[in-house]
Amino acid sequence: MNATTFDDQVNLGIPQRTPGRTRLGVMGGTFDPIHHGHLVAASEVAAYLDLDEVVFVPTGQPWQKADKEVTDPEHRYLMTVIATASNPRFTVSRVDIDREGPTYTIDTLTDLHELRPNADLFFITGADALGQMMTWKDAEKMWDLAYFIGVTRPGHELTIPEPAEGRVALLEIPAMAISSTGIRDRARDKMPVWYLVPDGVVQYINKYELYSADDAAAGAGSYNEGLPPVA
Ligand SMILES: Nc1ncnc2c1ncn2[C@@H]1O[C@H](COP(=O)(O)OP(=O)(O)OP(=O)(O)O)[C@@H](O)[C@H]1O
Ligand SMILES: O=C(O)c1ccc[n+]([C@@H]2O[C@H](COP(=O)([O-])O)[C@@H](O)[C@H]2O)c1
Repeated sequence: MNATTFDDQVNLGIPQRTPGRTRLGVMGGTFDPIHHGHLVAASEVAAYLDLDEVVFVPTGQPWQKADKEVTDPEHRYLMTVIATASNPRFTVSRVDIDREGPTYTIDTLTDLHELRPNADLFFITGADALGQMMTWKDAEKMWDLAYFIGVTRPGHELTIPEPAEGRVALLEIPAMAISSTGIRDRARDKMPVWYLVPDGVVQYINKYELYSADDAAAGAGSYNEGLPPVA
Protein backbone atom coordinates (compact mmCIF):
# COMPACT_ATOMS: atom_id res chain seq x y z
CA MET A 1 0.00 0.00 0.00
CA ASN A 2 1.30 3.44 -0.88
CA ALA A 3 0.10 6.76 0.44
CA THR A 4 1.56 9.24 -1.97
CA THR A 5 -1.28 11.40 -3.22
CA PHE A 6 -3.84 13.51 -1.52
CA ASP A 7 -6.53 11.52 -3.25
CA ASP A 8 -5.67 8.88 -0.74
CA GLN A 9 -6.20 11.37 2.08
CA VAL A 10 -7.56 9.30 4.92
CA ASN A 11 -6.39 6.05 3.72
CA LEU A 12 -4.34 3.01 3.65
CA GLY A 13 -4.59 0.76 6.57
CA ILE A 14 -6.33 3.28 8.76
CA PRO A 15 -9.03 1.18 10.36
CA GLN A 16 -12.60 2.15 11.00
CA ARG A 17 -13.66 2.68 14.57
CA THR A 18 -13.61 -0.52 16.64
CA PRO A 19 -16.28 -0.75 19.34
CA GLY A 20 -14.75 -0.44 22.79
CA ARG A 21 -11.49 1.09 21.52
CA THR A 22 -10.54 4.73 21.85
CA ARG A 23 -9.03 6.51 18.87
CA LEU A 24 -6.17 8.53 20.32
CA GLY A 25 -4.16 11.03 18.29
CA VAL A 26 -0.60 11.67 19.47
CA MET A 27 0.89 15.06 18.62
CA GLY A 28 4.55 14.99 19.61
CA GLY A 29 6.65 18.11 19.49
CA THR A 30 9.15 20.31 21.21
CA PHE A 31 6.54 23.06 21.34
CA ASP A 32 9.05 25.83 21.98
CA PRO A 33 6.52 27.43 21.89
CA ILE A 34 3.35 25.65 20.76
CA HIS A 35 1.66 27.58 17.91
CA HIS A 36 -1.43 27.50 15.72
CA GLY A 37 0.30 25.27 13.15
CA HIS A 38 0.43 22.49 15.75
CA LEU A 39 -3.15 23.10 16.86
CA VAL A 40 -4.58 23.14 13.34
CA ALA A 41 -2.70 19.93 12.47
CA ALA A 42 -4.15 18.14 15.51
CA SER A 43 -7.63 19.49 14.92
CA GLU A 44 -7.67 18.52 11.24
CA VAL A 45 -6.43 14.99 11.83
CA ALA A 46 -8.90 14.57 14.67
CA ALA A 47 -11.76 15.58 12.39
CA TYR A 48 -10.71 13.43 9.41
CA LEU A 49 -9.97 10.34 11.43
CA ASP A 50 -12.79 10.72 13.94
CA LEU A 51 -10.38 10.73 16.87
CA ASP A 52 -11.79 10.80 20.38
CA GLU A 53 -8.83 12.71 21.77
CA VAL A 54 -5.49 14.13 20.77
CA VAL A 55 -2.77 13.99 23.39
CA PHE A 56 0.00 16.55 22.96
CA VAL A 57 3.34 15.20 24.12
CA PRO A 58 6.07 17.80 24.67
CA THR A 59 9.56 16.35 24.23
CA GLY A 60 11.90 16.03 27.18
CA GLN A 61 15.29 16.12 25.49
CA PRO A 62 14.84 16.39 21.71
CA TRP A 63 18.13 14.77 20.73
CA GLN A 64 18.01 15.95 17.13
CA LYS A 65 17.87 19.55 18.43
CA ALA A 66 20.87 19.02 20.73
CA ASP A 67 22.78 21.75 18.87
CA LYS A 68 20.05 24.26 19.70
CA GLU A 69 19.04 25.89 22.93
CA VAL A 70 15.70 24.45 24.02
CA THR A 71 13.52 26.08 26.68
CA ASP A 72 13.01 24.35 30.02
CA PRO A 73 10.52 21.47 29.61
CA GLU A 74 8.23 22.78 32.35
CA HIS A 75 7.71 26.05 30.46
CA ARG A 76 7.03 24.14 27.23
CA TYR A 77 4.66 21.81 29.06
CA LEU A 78 2.72 24.68 30.67
CA MET A 79 2.41 26.58 27.38
CA THR A 80 1.03 23.39 25.83
CA VAL A 81 -1.51 23.05 28.63
CA ILE A 82 -2.57 26.68 28.21
CA ALA A 83 -2.88 26.34 24.43
CA THR A 84 -4.99 23.19 24.54
CA ALA A 85 -7.12 23.91 27.63
CA SER A 86 -10.17 25.17 25.79
CA ASN A 87 -10.56 22.09 23.57
CA PRO A 88 -12.34 19.22 25.36
CA ARG A 89 -10.66 16.68 23.04
CA PHE A 90 -7.12 17.94 23.59
CA THR A 91 -4.99 16.72 26.49
CA VAL A 92 -1.30 16.93 27.39
CA SER A 93 0.98 14.13 28.56
CA ARG A 94 4.15 14.40 30.63
CA VAL A 95 5.51 10.99 29.57
CA ASP A 96 8.38 12.43 27.56
CA ILE A 97 9.35 15.22 29.94
CA ASP A 98 9.24 12.90 32.97
CA ARG A 99 11.42 10.23 31.30
CA GLU A 100 15.15 10.74 31.72
CA GLY A 101 17.46 10.86 28.75
CA PRO A 102 16.84 11.65 25.09
CA THR A 103 13.27 11.55 23.83
CA TYR A 104 12.50 8.75 21.39
CA THR A 105 9.07 8.25 19.85
CA ILE A 106 9.38 4.50 20.31
CA ASP A 107 9.36 5.17 24.08
CA THR A 108 6.51 7.68 23.82
CA LEU A 109 4.33 5.13 22.05
CA THR A 110 5.32 2.30 24.39
CA ASP A 111 4.44 4.41 27.43
CA LEU A 112 1.13 5.52 25.97
CA HIS A 113 0.22 1.91 25.17
CA GLU A 114 0.81 0.98 28.79
CA LEU A 115 -1.18 3.93 30.07
CA ARG A 116 -4.02 3.56 27.54
CA PRO A 117 -4.33 -0.15 26.67
CA ASN A 118 -7.74 0.37 25.09
CA ALA A 119 -6.53 3.01 22.67
CA ASP A 120 -5.42 2.79 19.04
CA LEU A 121 -2.68 5.37 18.50
CA PHE A 122 -2.42 7.76 15.54
CA PHE A 123 0.89 9.63 15.56
CA ILE A 124 0.66 13.02 13.83
CA THR A 125 3.69 14.52 12.17
CA GLY A 126 4.35 17.47 9.89
CA ALA A 127 6.06 17.12 6.50
CA ASP A 128 9.47 18.15 7.83
CA ALA A 129 9.48 15.66 10.69
CA LEU A 130 8.07 12.95 8.44
CA GLY A 131 11.03 13.35 6.10
CA GLN A 132 13.37 12.67 9.02
CA MET A 133 11.46 9.75 10.41
CA MET A 134 13.80 7.00 9.27
CA THR A 135 16.57 8.62 11.34
CA TRP A 136 14.54 8.09 14.51
CA LYS A 137 15.48 5.39 16.98
CA ASP A 138 14.01 1.97 16.13
CA ALA A 139 11.97 3.57 13.34
CA GLU A 140 10.91 0.24 11.85
CA LYS A 141 9.46 -0.90 15.16
CA MET A 142 7.22 2.14 15.48
CA TRP A 143 4.74 0.84 12.89
CA ASP A 144 3.62 -1.88 15.26
CA LEU A 145 2.66 0.67 17.88
CA ALA A 146 0.81 3.36 15.94
CA TYR A 147 -0.60 4.49 12.64
CA PHE A 148 1.33 7.47 11.26
CA ILE A 149 -0.34 10.49 9.70
CA GLY A 150 1.79 13.00 7.79
CA VAL A 151 0.35 16.47 7.30
CA THR A 152 1.30 19.23 4.87
CA ARG A 153 3.44 22.13 6.03
CA PRO A 154 4.34 25.22 3.96
CA GLY A 155 7.92 25.12 2.74
CA HIS A 156 8.27 21.38 3.11
CA GLU A 157 7.58 18.68 0.58
CA LEU A 158 5.36 15.96 1.91
CA THR A 159 6.99 12.73 0.93
CA ILE A 160 7.21 9.43 2.68
CA PRO A 161 10.69 7.96 3.17
CA GLU A 162 10.86 4.75 1.17
CA PRO A 163 10.99 2.26 4.05
CA ALA A 164 7.92 3.92 5.53
CA GLU A 165 5.84 3.62 2.37
CA GLY A 166 2.52 2.03 3.10
CA ARG A 167 2.93 2.84 6.77
CA VAL A 168 1.99 6.51 6.63
CA ALA A 169 -1.22 8.19 5.57
CA LEU A 170 -1.11 11.73 4.24
CA LEU A 171 -3.47 14.57 4.87
CA GLU A 172 -3.58 18.03 3.35
CA ILE A 173 -4.39 20.65 5.96
CA PRO A 174 -4.86 24.45 5.82
CA ALA A 175 -1.47 26.05 5.33
CA MET A 176 -0.07 27.70 8.42
CA ALA A 177 3.32 29.22 7.64
CA ILE A 178 4.25 29.35 11.31
CA SER A 179 7.24 27.85 13.08
CA SER A 180 8.45 27.95 16.66
CA THR A 181 11.77 29.26 15.36
CA GLY A 182 9.99 32.16 13.71
CA ILE A 183 8.08 32.95 16.89
CA ARG A 184 11.24 32.87 19.02
CA ASP A 185 12.93 35.20 16.54
CA ARG A 186 9.99 37.59 16.53
CA ALA A 187 9.81 37.67 20.33
CA ARG A 188 13.55 38.34 20.49
CA ASP A 189 13.10 41.20 18.00
CA LYS A 190 10.12 42.49 20.01
CA MET A 191 7.82 41.89 17.08
CA PRO A 192 4.24 40.78 17.80
CA VAL A 193 3.49 37.08 18.11
CA TRP A 194 -0.20 37.68 18.81
CA TYR A 195 -2.43 35.47 16.65
CA LEU A 196 0.44 33.14 15.73
CA VAL A 197 0.08 31.45 19.11
CA PRO A 198 -2.94 31.41 21.46
CA ASP A 199 -3.33 34.58 23.53
CA GLY A 200 -2.47 32.79 26.77
CA VAL A 201 0.82 31.65 25.25
CA VAL A 202 1.73 35.24 24.26
CA GLN A 203 1.07 36.29 27.84
CA TYR A 204 3.06 33.35 29.22
CA ILE A 205 6.04 34.19 26.98
CA ASN A 206 5.83 37.78 28.13
CA LYS A 207 5.42 36.94 31.81
CA TYR A 208 8.50 34.72 31.96
CA GLU A 209 10.46 36.74 29.44
CA LEU A 210 11.05 33.65 27.31
CA TYR A 211 12.99 34.20 24.11
CA SER A 212 14.17 37.63 25.18
CA ALA A 213 17.63 38.72 24.14
CA ASP A 214 20.10 38.58 27.03
CA ASP A 215 20.41 42.32 27.14
CA ALA A 216 16.74 43.23 27.08
CA ALA A 217 13.59 42.00 28.75
CA ALA A 218 11.13 40.76 26.15
CA GLY A 219 8.21 42.43 27.80
CA ALA A 220 9.28 46.01 28.26
CA GLY A 221 8.25 48.10 25.32
CA SER A 222 7.45 45.16 23.09
CA TYR A 223 4.36 44.58 20.99
CA ASN A 224 3.68 41.49 23.04
CA GLU A 225 2.55 43.31 26.16
CA GLY A 226 -0.98 42.63 27.28
CA LEU A 227 -3.50 45.02 25.85
CA PRO A 228 -4.69 47.67 28.30
CA PRO A 229 -8.19 47.15 29.72
CA VAL A 230 -10.95 48.91 27.86
CA ALA A 231 -12.28 51.81 29.94
N1 LIG B 1 2.98 25.03 10.68
C1 LIG B 1 2.94 23.70 10.78
N2 LIG B 1 2.13 22.98 9.97
C2 LIG B 1 2.09 21.62 10.05
N3 LIG B 1 2.82 20.88 10.95
C3 LIG B 1 3.63 21.54 11.78
C4 LIG B 1 3.73 22.98 11.74
N4 LIG B 1 4.61 23.36 12.70
C5 LIG B 1 5.06 22.24 13.28
N5 LIG B 1 4.48 21.14 12.75
C6 LIG B 1 4.71 19.75 13.14
O1 LIG B 1 4.50 19.65 14.54
C7 LIG B 1 5.43 18.74 15.12
C8 LIG B 1 6.22 19.42 16.23
O2 LIG B 1 6.94 20.49 15.69
P1 LIG B 1 7.92 21.41 16.54
O3 LIG B 1 7.45 21.51 17.95
O4 LIG B 1 9.32 21.01 16.30
O5 LIG B 1 7.61 22.84 15.88
P2 LIG B 1 8.46 23.68 14.83
O6 LIG B 1 7.64 24.88 14.49
O7 LIG B 1 8.91 22.81 13.71
O8 LIG B 1 9.69 24.08 15.75
P3 LIG B 1 11.15 24.67 15.40
O9 LIG B 1 10.95 25.84 14.47
O10 LIG B 1 11.68 25.05 16.74
O11 LIG B 1 11.93 23.54 14.76
C9 LIG B 1 6.31 18.25 13.97
O12 LIG B 1 5.75 17.03 13.49
C10 LIG B 1 6.16 19.34 12.93
O13 LIG B 1 6.38 18.87 11.62
O1 LIG C 1 12.43 8.86 18.09
C1 LIG C 1 13.30 9.62 17.68
O2 LIG C 1 14.48 9.28 17.55
C2 LIG C 1 12.87 11.04 17.32
C3 LIG C 1 13.78 11.94 16.74
C4 LIG C 1 13.36 13.22 16.43
C5 LIG C 1 12.02 13.60 16.68
N1 LIG C 1 11.19 12.68 17.23
C6 LIG C 1 9.80 13.08 17.56
O3 LIG C 1 9.23 13.85 16.55
C7 LIG C 1 8.33 14.79 17.14
C8 LIG C 1 8.69 16.17 16.61
O4 LIG C 1 9.99 16.47 17.09
P1 LIG C 1 10.65 17.91 16.95
O5 LIG C 1 12.06 17.70 17.40
O6 LIG C 1 10.52 18.26 15.50
O7 LIG C 1 9.90 18.82 17.83
C9 LIG C 1 8.48 14.66 18.65
O8 LIG C 1 7.44 13.84 19.14
C10 LIG C 1 9.80 13.96 18.80
O9 LIG C 1 9.93 13.18 19.97
C11 LIG C 1 11.58 11.44 17.53
